[in-house]
Amino acid sequence: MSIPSGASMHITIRLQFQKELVSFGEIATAIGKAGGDIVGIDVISSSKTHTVRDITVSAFDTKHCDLITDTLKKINGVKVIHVSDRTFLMHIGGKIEVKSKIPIKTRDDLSRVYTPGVARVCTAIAEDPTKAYSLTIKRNTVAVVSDGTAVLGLGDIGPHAAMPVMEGKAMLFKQLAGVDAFPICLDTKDTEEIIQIVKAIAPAFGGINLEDISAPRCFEIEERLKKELDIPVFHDDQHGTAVVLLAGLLNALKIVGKKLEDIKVVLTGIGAAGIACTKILLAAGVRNIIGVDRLGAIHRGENYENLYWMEYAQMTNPDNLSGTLSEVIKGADVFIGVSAPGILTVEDIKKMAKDPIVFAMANPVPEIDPELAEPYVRVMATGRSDYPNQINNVLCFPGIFRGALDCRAKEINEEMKLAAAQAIASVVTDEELNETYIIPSVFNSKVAERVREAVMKAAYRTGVARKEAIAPTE
Ligand SMILES: NC(=O)C1=CN([C@@H]2O[C@H](COP(=O)(O)OP(=O)(O)OC[C@H]3O[C@@H](n4cnc5c(N)ncnc54)[C@H](O)[C@@H]3O)[C@@H](O)[C@H]2O)C=CC1
Ligand SMILES: CC(=O)C(=O)O
Ligand SMILES: [Mg+2]
Repeated sequence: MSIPSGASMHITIRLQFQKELVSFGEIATAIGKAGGDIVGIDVISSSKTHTVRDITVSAFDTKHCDLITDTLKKINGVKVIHVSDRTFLMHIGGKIEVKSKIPIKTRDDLSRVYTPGVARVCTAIAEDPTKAYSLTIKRNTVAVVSDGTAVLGLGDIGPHAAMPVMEGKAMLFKQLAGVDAFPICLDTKDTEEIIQIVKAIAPAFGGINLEDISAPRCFEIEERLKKELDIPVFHDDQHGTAVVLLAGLLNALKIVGKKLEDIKVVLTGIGAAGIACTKILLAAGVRNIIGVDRLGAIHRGENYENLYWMEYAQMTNPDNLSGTLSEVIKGADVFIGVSAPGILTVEDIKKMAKDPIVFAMANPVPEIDPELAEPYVRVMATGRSDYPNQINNVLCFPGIFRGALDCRAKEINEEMKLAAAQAIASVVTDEELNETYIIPSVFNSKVAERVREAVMKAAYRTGVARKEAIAPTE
């Protein structure tokens, strides 16, 4: 399935055209007829006979880009010089770099930042390792660790291919919360090896953000690292997703006037994100959740090879329903998808209860094209940036780590996650709340700040903050 319509990619087509054979108007019409939308035009050069222009066109997907380009190539007098994809251009050479905070201009500077001066600083840390927080990058630095096995919804694409996502996460950490994050993609899928590597690199970091590591290995990796390290370890796909989902649901339920304890939720994809989303919803008071994976609804009485599903069956599905998604979705108030593209149909939505809430959160392609779903749902959300109501863990991980680092929390616990969810939901005021605005924008600067404050309060309250509180906390 390709990226759905409405979701655009932009290509810049550099073309030369012969003025006596073809006009720009004809070229623009041809692009329009092929379904492309011109979003920018730059004149690169012009002579009496020829013009070279860069035309930036928004298209649905790569096939659509090829169609537009082929249409142009067929026009007499037009030569397509090259086509560049703006997304790829943004990735050339990678997206992040390391910068020094102070310049090294003189030998004196050199002897302080490096040898011999640095030796005294090293010795001070050797004598008191907690000084690593004040004298190194540790207090502001997070490792974004992946093995490339569950990258977005693309699956096991390996550590090299995972890097653009991890670089993107690092950019978001920095821009949204001032956290310095390093992408670290490991060329191993061995659970024990990943645990040992992360433990070995931990001294440089104030926190570990695990990312896109497939279930069920991600559960053991996180649990072990949480036990064996004294810095916060947080699997973003589990907990970041769960936090933002709860924030979105709290607000969506206000719109439809339903309560957590009364709703029926059907959730697809009982992997990393799905299990964590289920747990946070249960902790928040939801009573009726039915999980659906490739084998249908997870229910008691089945002998699942996946032990996490055995446990899942015990804590969910009070009526012990079995069957396909289309069967169990009947009467559901909420659909949550953290699974795979296109698995929810309009017919399924029609079977849901009044005022359906659909959160199709698989990336990059959701469980249903939001434009198909829109006429039949009351509240629609996806994980994507190009539709309203973006339920994406990016609303959580920068602020939650900012808070954890600032109070030097030894872990990110359940109270801190719930506080983060409420903080995110609170950014949308009752006056602002509506069907297309249940969750604040990623660019809303209040989000990270509010999450930070709420998380710090919860950390002090639950005794996991190790830095003495400067201001009084609740
Ligand atoms: N919007 C957001 O913030 C986030 C979205 N996601 C998305 O959720 C999806 C799952 O991510 P993870 O939980 O990390 O992966 P995962 O690999 O741990 O779990 C995916 C689960 O979906 C199931 N699944 C696959 N195809 C299915 C189908 N046709 N029907 C039912 N179940 C199916 C798999 O069997 C697996 O249990 C991905 O598309 C990812 O991009 C994940 C994290 C955050
Ligand atoms: C958003 C995210 O972390 C994912 O789709 O995997
Ligand atoms: Mg992820």
